[in-house]
Amino acid sequence: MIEIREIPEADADRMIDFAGLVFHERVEEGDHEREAWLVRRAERIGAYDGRVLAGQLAAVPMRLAVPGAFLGCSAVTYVGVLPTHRRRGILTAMIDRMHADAVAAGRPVAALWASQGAIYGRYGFGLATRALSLEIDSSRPLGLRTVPDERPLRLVDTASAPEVVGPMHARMLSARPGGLVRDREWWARSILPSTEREAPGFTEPRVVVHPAGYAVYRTHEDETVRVADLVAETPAAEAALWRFLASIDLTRRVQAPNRPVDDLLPHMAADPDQVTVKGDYGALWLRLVDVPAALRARSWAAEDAFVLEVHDGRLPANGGRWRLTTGAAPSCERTDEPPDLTLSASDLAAVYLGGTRAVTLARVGAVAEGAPGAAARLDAALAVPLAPYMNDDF
Ligand SMILES: CC(=O)SCCNC(=O)CCNC(=O)[C@H](O)C(C)(C)COP(=O)(O)OP(=O)(O)OC[C@H]1O[C@@H](n2cnc3c(N)ncnc32)[C@H](O)[C@@H]1OP(=O)(O)O
Repeated sequence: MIEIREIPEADADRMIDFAGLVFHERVEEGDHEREAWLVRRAERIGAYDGRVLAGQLAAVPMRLAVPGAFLGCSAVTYVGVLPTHRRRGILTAMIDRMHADAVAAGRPVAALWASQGAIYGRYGFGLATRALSLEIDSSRPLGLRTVPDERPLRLVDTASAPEVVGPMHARMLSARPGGLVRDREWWARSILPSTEREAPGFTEPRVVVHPAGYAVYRTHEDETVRVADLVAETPAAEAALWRFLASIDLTRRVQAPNRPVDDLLPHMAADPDQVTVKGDYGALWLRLVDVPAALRARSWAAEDAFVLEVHDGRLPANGGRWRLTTGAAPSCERTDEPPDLTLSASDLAAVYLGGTRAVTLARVGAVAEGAPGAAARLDAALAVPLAPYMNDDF
């Protein structure tokens, strides 16, 4: 008999060991403190088989940038089930608890990075953002088509960085949805920790600041610069930052493993062969825990009205038909009218930030159009000027 209940804070270390077991990882000493901090900050859901912790899930209360608003968000992480207990419905039970907790706390969305794409669609999560992994060949000067903003750059120490660069990041979130609101502690522990698990052998983070942008990067003695975060308020500032990163002595490549799909860098390069797209991958999995609240909260690019029929196997309160009115004063109410579009909660989450097109999902057969052209109209209402982008590690 499996019992779902809170994992006490005192067992945070046990959760880190548990994650090491299911992810086949050894957590090094330097990373332990950061992991313990994340787990303590989270709502910790455990699945107990008697006294044995058989499954775990952590949900960190955060705020997610969506078009025109910031929504309470359960950032889900640390998900695992013991190999001796897999495929008995333990994950399903933990997700149900996470959903119930999010509803009770009034958080309309949940988000996660998935270890495998096949897991979370069944729970109403949809792939809402993609990301590019870019690399600059910086063994020669980076030629740019964009004239860099020549104002001076300066390096700031990591202790004072959040105060300097935090406001720029916050402004970016208002322009480009998909990221998490970062408080001081998030900056210190999550963005600027001295070591990064994903990048063993790299230095501690450096923060370079321009009057209209910043970059967080680490370097490696194998002559690599690795960019963890780069935000610019103008293309000219962005050009200045990339030129700086590509010109650091004793380095010859710049890796930027997580950039937005509409990143300017590949288009800025005078020689397109100097910037290579190394990867294009699914990033943020989003869940609309409260569909009407999420639809009312975001801003819309066009005035229109739709009847959406939503299928939600795990949160029945979201299911059924909704009359969505988009525009300056959005509304979302129950209706019995015939649907313009029929779609799963997972596909609704996938299109919600404007990063996936409803037309594409209709063409693959995932979204059904009751009214011809409704998917294209919904895309026009969902449209965002900048592609959604998630660059937080949780
Ligand atoms: C946000 C994050 O932390 S992502 C990290 C997720 N964790 C991992 O990948 C660690 C290693 N894996 C595990 O710990 C476990 O296998 C988990 C957590 C992925 C799944 O836990 P389980 O308790 O086995 O899942 P559960 O039994 O509830 O499965 C429910 C359904 O999902 C399916 N499912 C579960 N995991 C997978 C998977 N990896 N691939 C495909 N289907 C899956 C099951 O087959 C089942 O389908 P069914 O309802 O049609 O029978």
